[in-house]
Amino acid sequence: MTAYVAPNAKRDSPDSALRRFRQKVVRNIYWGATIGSVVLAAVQGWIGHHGLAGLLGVASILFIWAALQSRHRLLPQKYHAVFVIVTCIAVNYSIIENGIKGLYWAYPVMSSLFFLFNRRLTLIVIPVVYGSFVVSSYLALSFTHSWRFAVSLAMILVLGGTFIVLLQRLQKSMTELVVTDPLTGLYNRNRVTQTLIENIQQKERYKRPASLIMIDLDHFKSLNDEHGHLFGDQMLKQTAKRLLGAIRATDTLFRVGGEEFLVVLPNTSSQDANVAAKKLIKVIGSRPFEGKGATVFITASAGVSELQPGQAWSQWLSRADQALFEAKNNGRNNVVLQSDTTSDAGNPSNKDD
Ligand SMILES: Nc1nc2c(ncn2[C@@H]2O[C@H](COP(=O)(O)OP(=O)(O)OP(=O)(O)O)[C@@H](O)[C@H]2O)c(=O)[nH]1
Repeated sequence: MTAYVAPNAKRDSPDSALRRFRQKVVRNIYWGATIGSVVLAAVQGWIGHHGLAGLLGVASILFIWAALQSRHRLLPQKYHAVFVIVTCIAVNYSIIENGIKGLYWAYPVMSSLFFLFNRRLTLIVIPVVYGSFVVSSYLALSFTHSWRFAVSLAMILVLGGTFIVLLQRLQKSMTELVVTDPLTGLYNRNRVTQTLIENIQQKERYKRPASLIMIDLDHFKSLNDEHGHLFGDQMLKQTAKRLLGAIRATDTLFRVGGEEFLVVLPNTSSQDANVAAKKLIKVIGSRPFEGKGATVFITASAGVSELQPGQAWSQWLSRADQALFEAKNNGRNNVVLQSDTTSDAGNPSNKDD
């Protein structure tokens, strides 16, 4: 049995890593926009375009605010809408005022749009902004310049869009890899925190119970020692299959350690989870496992805990771990239901087998 050392929730969830990545990209876009708009405001003021200089000055203050805010959180999309409106007006104004020189600013503005919005909004915002730039260039420049601008900007959009779609696919498959156990194909420990937090939120909002079952195969070390590690791997795969076949579609099964599995049961009281745990223990222990060269019987122990009001995910998990520890101490091949009155284990490391 592995002791559950509560991982750092910040590092633990791939979703939060992705969020931090987006937050950093957005922050850098705003710092880049700040530098660009401050320099341009100075230049426009110098050459006497005071209207544009003033607009850029106001924009730089907004961008600094957004960049500072993005240090702590991912700004809501409505703030980015302000960025789009301000930069769009500034670029269109610049094209009309400065002619061909104004076109240069269209490229960085268009490129940044890929990172600020969700897919649906991006598909709306980009054509609108692109259309406005093309119309301005058509009004301010000769056709020979404006069609070249329209085509080159469209090429940037196609290349940028392709890059973003591929990056999202890569992100998705990397996330899958990070949260998947390669041996059994089950979710691994990296996905546990997110699922527990979701269940806690469900309980707080809808007052629905939720329970955990922590399962650990008994004497797995001896099995490995006797039949070899590859045989042990086969047993783990078969165990995962049996457990998956015995849980509800709404339950989630994780492999959280070497021979340790966790089931998260939404909408399930401790009594019902206790019944489910007994069934799972039976599903493992009642039939022999057939591996290469040997047929063996394997038993398992389980600890059950129901989520208590105000409980943190790590405490909830620790209680299931504690119950499992008791099941092991009771002689294995049994289920222990963590009673609500037992004090929370503040330090999970004392429950290592
Ligand atoms: N085959 C295989 N074995 C693993 C894997 N991960 C961990 N193990 C083994 O699982 C065994 C766990 O041993 P222990 O923690 O002592 O637990 P146990 O022998 O099951 O004893 P109890 O849990 O107290 O019943 C160790 O021998 C590990 O090497 C794996 O991916 N494949």
